Amino acid sequence: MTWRVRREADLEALFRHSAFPSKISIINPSFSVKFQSLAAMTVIVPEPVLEESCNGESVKERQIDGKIDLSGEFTVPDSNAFGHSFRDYEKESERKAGVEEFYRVNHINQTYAFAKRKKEEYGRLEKAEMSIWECIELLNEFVDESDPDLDEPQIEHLLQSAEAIRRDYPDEDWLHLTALIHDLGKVLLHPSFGGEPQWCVVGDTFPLGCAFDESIVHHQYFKQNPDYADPVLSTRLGVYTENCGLDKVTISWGHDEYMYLVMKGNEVRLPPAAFFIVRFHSFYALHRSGAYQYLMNDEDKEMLKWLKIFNKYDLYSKSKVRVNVEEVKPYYMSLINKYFPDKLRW
Ligand SMILES: O[C@H]1[C@H](O)[C@@H](O)[C@H](O)[C@@H](O)[C@H]1O
Ligand SMILES: [Fe+2]
Ligand SMILES: [Fe+2]
Repeated sequence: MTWRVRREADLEALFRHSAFPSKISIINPSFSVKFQSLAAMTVIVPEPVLEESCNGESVKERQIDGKIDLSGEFTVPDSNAFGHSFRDYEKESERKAGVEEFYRVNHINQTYAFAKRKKEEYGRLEKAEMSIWECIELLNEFVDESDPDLDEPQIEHLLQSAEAIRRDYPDEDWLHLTALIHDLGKVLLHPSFGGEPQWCVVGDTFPLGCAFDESIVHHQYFKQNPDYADPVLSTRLGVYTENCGLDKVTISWGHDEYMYLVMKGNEVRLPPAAFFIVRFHSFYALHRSGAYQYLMNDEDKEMLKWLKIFNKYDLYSKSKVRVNVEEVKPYYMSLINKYFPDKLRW
């Protein structure tokens, strides 16, 4: 497998956007001397994707309230590992049909009553007792069926996003760890958790108890959701009040809310922004489309800034480039020990 790069500028961009530049090397080192020293390293060769260019937009929003001054630069790639733009749910691809079927089933079955019931059931944290790393290893076998951009096991995605954010925000260790753990709730798929079906574990999330916003992926399938025609649940505010705060909102059930409950129910020393990121990272209608602002309070608006930063790394670090787990494990273990108890109730 080879990244086909024609111009030196593209190679440069590849280095910049890769979470693991030290693992990239050049098969045919006909580029400038600048890169020749790297030619001795291992060749990473994901599927041919990068043909013409990978000129992406640079991430500039690196200051929050002027508190952090960050160096480094993350370049958003033009295309995902399949050569398509990210989050393109209409584009014909090997993943399209499966992803659409996922959302059809998800949208029909995620109701207000269902999500409240699941939250109640899993919120008791009676399913397992294990460490963060044990949980990470359980995700080795799962591929997310809702994701048009990635078909790698989830452990790869966790490490890819954590390593990418670590490069650009070297001093924010809590953010590296947040990336590492943000999708651990997908452990609900594991047989020891009852092997929940994908439709109630992964995919974008959205509020229940009020109208479904049209910006939600494959919105058309909500027509078959019982809440769609409900006289209260189908209104703009539904069961909520203006600016009540997202904490009061019942969000569709899945890995985000579950991992948030696990963090809340154990002695986790991460900052509030980490909890917010984990809980709402799949809520694209909010953080990408700007919908449902009327449910947010002032604190949510502050936290949203962090979520938007995080999202770039969560989404655009998805690639075929594998991380060497053993190499990075000691660093992440030190963070786990700093912020989490040895064993957690799940
Ligand atoms: O398909 C993906 C995947 O399930 C992610 O974990 C989730 O956070 C995204 O929102 C979703 O679109
Ligand atoms: Fe996720
Ligand atoms: Fe993710």
